[in-house]
Amino acid sequence: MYLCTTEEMRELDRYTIETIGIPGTVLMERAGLAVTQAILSRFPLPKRAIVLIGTGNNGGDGWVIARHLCQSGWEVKAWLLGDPSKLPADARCFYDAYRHFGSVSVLSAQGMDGLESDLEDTEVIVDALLGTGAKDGLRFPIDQVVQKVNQCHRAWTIAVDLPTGVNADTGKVMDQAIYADYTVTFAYPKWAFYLYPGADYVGDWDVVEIGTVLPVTPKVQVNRPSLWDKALCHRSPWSHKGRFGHLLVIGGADGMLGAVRMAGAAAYRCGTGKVTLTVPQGNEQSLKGAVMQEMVWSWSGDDYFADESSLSYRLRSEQFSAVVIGPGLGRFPGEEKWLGHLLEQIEHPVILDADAINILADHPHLLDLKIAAPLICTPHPGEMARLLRTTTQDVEQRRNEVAREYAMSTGMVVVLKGRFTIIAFPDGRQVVNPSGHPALAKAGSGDVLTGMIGAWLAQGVSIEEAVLMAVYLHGKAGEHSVTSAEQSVSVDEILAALGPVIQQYSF
Ligand SMILES: NC(=O)C1=CN([C@@H]2O[C@H](COP(=O)(O)OP(=O)(O)OC[C@H]3O[C@@H](n4cnc5c(N)ncnc54)[C@H](O)[C@@H]3O)[C@@H](O)[C@H]2O)[C@H](O)CC1
Ligand SMILES: [K+]
Repeated sequence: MYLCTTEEMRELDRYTIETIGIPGTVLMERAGLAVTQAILSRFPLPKRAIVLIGTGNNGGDGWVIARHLCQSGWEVKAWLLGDPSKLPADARCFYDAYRHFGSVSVLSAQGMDGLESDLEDTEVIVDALLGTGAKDGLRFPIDQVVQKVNQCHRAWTIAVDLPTGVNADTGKVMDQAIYADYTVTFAYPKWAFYLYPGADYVGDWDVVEIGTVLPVTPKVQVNRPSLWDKALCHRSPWSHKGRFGHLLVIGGADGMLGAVRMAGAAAYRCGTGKVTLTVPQGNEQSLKGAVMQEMVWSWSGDDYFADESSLSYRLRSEQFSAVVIGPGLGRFPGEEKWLGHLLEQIEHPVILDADAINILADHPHLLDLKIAAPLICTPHPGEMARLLRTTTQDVEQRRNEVAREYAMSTGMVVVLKGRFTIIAFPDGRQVVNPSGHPALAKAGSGDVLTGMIGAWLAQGVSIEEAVLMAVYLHGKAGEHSVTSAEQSVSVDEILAALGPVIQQYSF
């Protein structure tokens, strides 16, 4: 499923109507009918409904809905916020059609009193005020009406295409916005459905096809199993551990050994043949006692001598197929040269996580080194803010933009974690991940994700598929590990959920 910007939606309308030749009124009738069907499937018996109608084509959908509800025996009050003489042609067509079925109240002429009493009495509110054509802050009287609608807690509110007051491209709210119980959006979901705070205003939502034709392929998709080849997780009866790669996890500074353990445990649950955890000299004994499957190495603080205790020596002598740098790594003197030295040597895909990202943030020219390995970084919003030398709030307000810009400027695949994790590729494409649960918002959850990505990279899965599969299944593991929306769980439970979730979405 693609995700479209308002510009792409306008291009979609224009292309469908002007090039393909499907009249706008056909699209509008289909759009309005789809919303009506969503209402009737929820309320099989006629109810009282208010249809709030704006002066654009979103309002045009509203006239179609008002007419169909009338034909279905509903008691409908159509309220137009604007001048009927100024309606665009397609909306005008359905305004005229509706008036064979019901009367129209025009807010500007009658003030708020009539509308307020209608709102108090209604059972269903249809928000056909503003859709993808909304600009800037809400203008009077729409701002007042939005406020009144949000005070009608008894009524069930459905938004047409997008809740009024939500910016479709940024998810930002223009002063205020309608809290919809349900949204029916046309052709493709909008960014607002996956960005803060817009995602909180759309309620449950569905996308309906109304016959529009895409002129060009959008650059944003919504993550889902069909984007990766599940056969990649299949295990032949003749398999042996060498077939499933060898992941090296580098991290585990004092007091943070659990981070590499969680990454290693996740990697094994995702099918990696071998996992080696590498920690600073002195930490290996306690780690060896804590793990069973993983091999444990240590490296000396000064890693420039190619003797057997150095990481460089081991990187050259062992056949790793992917490397994770960062879980519990900590900060240390000489970190910049240490990381640069590693990046110049490793040829297999490298995932930079946690403090490896923070080292990169303090030494961005490390990316100017001759790095053979494809890089993936998995920042949470705070780490993304450090990479960009901005604030976490700024990152959260522009998640899709910052992830895309950083991926394109650095050539890295960027996994910007959070609700609706965004995966951005160096070619400008993005994928929004719909799975997840607040239970994942805890220390260790990121280590599990980085181990999952490393696992499938180590097994030879392409970077794109490994990242999309890991992010989606990590989110699903969070969902599967809880039984209620408010419940929190331990990382152990998230790890335990990996097996069933992978099973469910693989063969
Ligand atoms: N995507 C499709 O295939 C179809 C979409 N349809 C619907 O069309 C709207 C988009 O219609 P558009 O006329 O471009 O914009 P809106 O109706 O959302 O709003 C424009 C309208 O509102 C006024 N306005 C703009 N900003 C504000 C503001 N901040 N405060 C108050 N008023 C504002 C502006 O002056 C215009 O009059 C899309 O969402 C779908 O619902 C088609 O119906 C079918 C095909
Ligand atoms: K709307």
